[in-house]
Amino acid sequence: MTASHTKGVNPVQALASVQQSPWLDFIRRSFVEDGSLARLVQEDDVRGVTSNPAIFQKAMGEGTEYDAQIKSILAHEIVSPGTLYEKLAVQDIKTAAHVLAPLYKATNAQDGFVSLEVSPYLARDGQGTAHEAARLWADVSEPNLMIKIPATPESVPAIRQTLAAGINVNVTLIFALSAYKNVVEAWLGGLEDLHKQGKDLSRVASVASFFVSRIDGKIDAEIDRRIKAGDKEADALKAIRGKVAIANAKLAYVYWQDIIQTPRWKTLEAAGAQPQRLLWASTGTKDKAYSDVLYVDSLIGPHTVNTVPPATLDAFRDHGTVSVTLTKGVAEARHVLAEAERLGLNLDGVTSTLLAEGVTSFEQAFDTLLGSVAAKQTALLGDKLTSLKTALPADLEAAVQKGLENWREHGTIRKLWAKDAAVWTNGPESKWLKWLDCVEERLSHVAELEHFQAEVKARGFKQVLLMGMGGSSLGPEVLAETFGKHEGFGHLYVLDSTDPQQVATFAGKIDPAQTLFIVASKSGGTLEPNIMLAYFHDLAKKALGAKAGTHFVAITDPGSKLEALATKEGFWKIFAGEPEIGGRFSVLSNFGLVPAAASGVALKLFLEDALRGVRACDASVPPAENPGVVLGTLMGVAVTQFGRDKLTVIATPQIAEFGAWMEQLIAESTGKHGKGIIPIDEETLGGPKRYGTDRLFVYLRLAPEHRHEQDEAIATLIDAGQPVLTITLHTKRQIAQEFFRWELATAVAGTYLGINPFDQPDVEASKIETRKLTEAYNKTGSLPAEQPFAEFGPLAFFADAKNAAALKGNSAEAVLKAHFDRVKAGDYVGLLAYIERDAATREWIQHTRLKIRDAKTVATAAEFGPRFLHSTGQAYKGGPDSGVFLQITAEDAHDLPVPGERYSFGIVKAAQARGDFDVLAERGRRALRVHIRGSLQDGLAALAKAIHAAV
Ligand SMILES: O=C(CO)[C@@H](O)[C@H](O)[C@H](O)[C@H](O)COP(=O)(O)O
Ligand SMILES: O=C[C@H](O)COP(=O)(O)O
Repeated sequence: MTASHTKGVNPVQALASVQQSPWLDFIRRSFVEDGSLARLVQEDDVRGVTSNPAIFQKAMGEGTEYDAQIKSILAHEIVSPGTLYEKLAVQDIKTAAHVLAPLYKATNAQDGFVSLEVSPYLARDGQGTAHEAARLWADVSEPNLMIKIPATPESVPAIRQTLAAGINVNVTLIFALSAYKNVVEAWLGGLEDLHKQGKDLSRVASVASFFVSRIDGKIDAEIDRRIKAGDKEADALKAIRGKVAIANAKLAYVYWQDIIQTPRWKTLEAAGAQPQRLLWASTGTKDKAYSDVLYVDSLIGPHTVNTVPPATLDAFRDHGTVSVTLTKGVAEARHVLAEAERLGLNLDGVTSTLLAEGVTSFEQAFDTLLGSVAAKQTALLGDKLTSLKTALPADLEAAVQKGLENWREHGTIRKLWAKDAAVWTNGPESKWLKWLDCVEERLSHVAELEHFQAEVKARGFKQVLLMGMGGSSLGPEVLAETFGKHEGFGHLYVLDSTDPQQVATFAGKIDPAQTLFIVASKSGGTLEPNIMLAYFHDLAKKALGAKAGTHFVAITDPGSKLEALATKEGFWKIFAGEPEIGGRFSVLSNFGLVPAAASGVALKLFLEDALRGVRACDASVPPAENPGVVLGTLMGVAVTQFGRDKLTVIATPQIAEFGAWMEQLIAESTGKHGKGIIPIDEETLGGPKRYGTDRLFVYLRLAPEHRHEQDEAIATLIDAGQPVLTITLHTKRQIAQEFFRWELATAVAGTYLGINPFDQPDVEASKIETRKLTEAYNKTGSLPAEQPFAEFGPLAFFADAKNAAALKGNSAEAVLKAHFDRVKAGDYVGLLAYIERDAATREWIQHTRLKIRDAKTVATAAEFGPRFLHSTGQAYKGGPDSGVFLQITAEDAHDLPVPGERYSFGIVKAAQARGDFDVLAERGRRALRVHIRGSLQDGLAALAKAIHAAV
């Protein structure tokens, strides 16, 4: 009998009489909430719902119907777009599950299911799939949920594992009979495992989703191509057009019928198990030449499901025919498949291509979906997020888009977050990636840091002095300069120098009896913090006696020498560094947070801002929407494809110190093996004529404090065709977000350069040279003698033989001219000054660099030693050979002893400058050292005059 002939029953309703369940291949919030789904269940006897990434992409990707829930989530939580999507999807699935619950109950757990698919990114990761299936099952927590798992070879074990955990499974993306057989095996195995555990089998349902129309889509296209090409088998090909998919499905059903006769199944059935039903998926007709109900009419049979899109459901309701067709024409089906084989249509090849394409297309749909969710989240968060706007020449823009698409296609952001070293050089990178997780980790321990903060406040310290270098000092310096002094806390001073004048100046700023001293050194073995500690510990002992240690805090990696010393000296606290975070990536770990706490920064708010940055750069955010990947791709593409390797940072003055931290991050991470990005910090903007074609400008704009003249100068550069990216911060505290964005971006840029961004091979080289010199001094009481190759008034010139030979001249101007004449387009000039860094010397170096820039139209770096040795020094030695360096040293007006050592601060600084120069020379760099004798002020004036004349 055909049920459709029953009076008052439409074809959809009539399917029940032949024991086929119509499910709906569609979901969206409004459709469930406005009662449409319930109506289909009640009126048409629709018995289930399926979803997939493409369906959710259509539902969430457009319109505003999810906005209310998104807003309410964002008001209380800081989430990634991936988590946000999942919360929305779980809500939809739960609501649909509630609509279907009465049916589930009425059919005794045979029908009334709603399916939710695991992330398509896990399609080739069995363990990840099993884990995600269990997680989603727990999150949705509805008995009539089915977890969809793709039938890739990698996921088949996860199907078994998930069923064995008592979870309903919809196995999706089945195209080939062979794949279906593996699925059946996994299903039986899973139920057997569950049975062995003595669990109830009756509530564990499963369907095997066999995809139909896509097979015809591929086979028919090949048939058409061959007919058009005049194939001699045209008639035979025509005869099976539009028949292969249905024939394939019919044989799958034959296999199912055989399986349910086997003793193996009978045992499970006797124990209460339900059969795994075949579900026909991909049953919307794609080829308009066929009936729009072809893949419903032709696939009707007992104990099956057909999940149809709304249009197909409407069509079937209107003119479908209910008749058991699956078991009819099986011989013909075999013939069709045999013909397909004889004609070389390669069904096996087609089905395996379809599986691969199916995975890829769900991945793409998921990328688009997550991109839309990320864009929506960004829009709704508004000023809570920093933003990035680019103005790029068309060719650079196109190359950046290509880079981003390449990242998307290869899922590289997920690999990066999974700490896969193959993203870089397949070296030790995986061991240096804890910075990816540390914000979340530190936030979960913020109470401990807040407790420390309260203790510091209660002790009423008047000053906080942090001693450290590079990664241990530049982050705290940004915090100190950006946030200033907080009420109730001491002023935070950051000392990162061996210059005796500078050390003395800092000693003069503090009262040792009322100061909290923080010594920060990851390795605990760095020369500078060790001698600064020796000096200030001595000072504190004089003021505080035996209890001096109680004014000291150490931040260092577990097991370091500094940790041992701090314990021995009775330091107040020792905070542990994280061994798997390198110094320049450590600002959002204890290295930044302890000084932040000690100086009164609102830690929770700061970390929450950082977390917003982390979430925005999450693995779930596709490259084009991912702020870290966009920035990193831009830097990577600009340097590797366009030679724009001078990353020039302009900033609103209130956040300008950020540049010094970023400079270390970029230079030390990328500048090696002759490649790299050269950061140019604090170089006052000039007009477009001042710049060559080697620049990429970054404008860090603090919106509430922005300077009109900077905006205008930037606009002029954009008009002149220079590439500019503008990053807008809405509050100072958002530097926390930028810390993370730049860390991720640097890691991304490293992939373009093909280097390990987490080592610093050339920093070590000058440390070794310095150590040799200080050890020699300790033995002999003097540094090895050296001779200037030229001397004019207060200026003595030193260089290695090769550089000296190129720099002959009978005046200071002439020597400097010879040196700067070596500068060519695309080079940069580095002024490396081993003198006190104060307002006057900063102004001097700034003025001098601009003179050189404007005369030579090249980028300039203005650095103070020894701090740059732990920062840009890596790129100057290991990066591209485009630097022309002028090292500036001077006699120290007053030296300072280092307690417990024969050498003084002045000797150490001199040894550092010489070690630095020796390595530059050894690397064949264009370098010259000028040493100022007598008054520093007079010497600098003479040098400025000579440089002005020389360029
Ligand atoms: O849940 C399932 C299958 O279990 C369905 O959502 C399945 O993914 C869909 O039927 C197919 O993706 C639709 O395929 P197509 O119409 O795009 O070829
Ligand atoms: O950037 C890191 C500096 O070289 C200092 O290293 P450290 O923290 O081990 O003392």
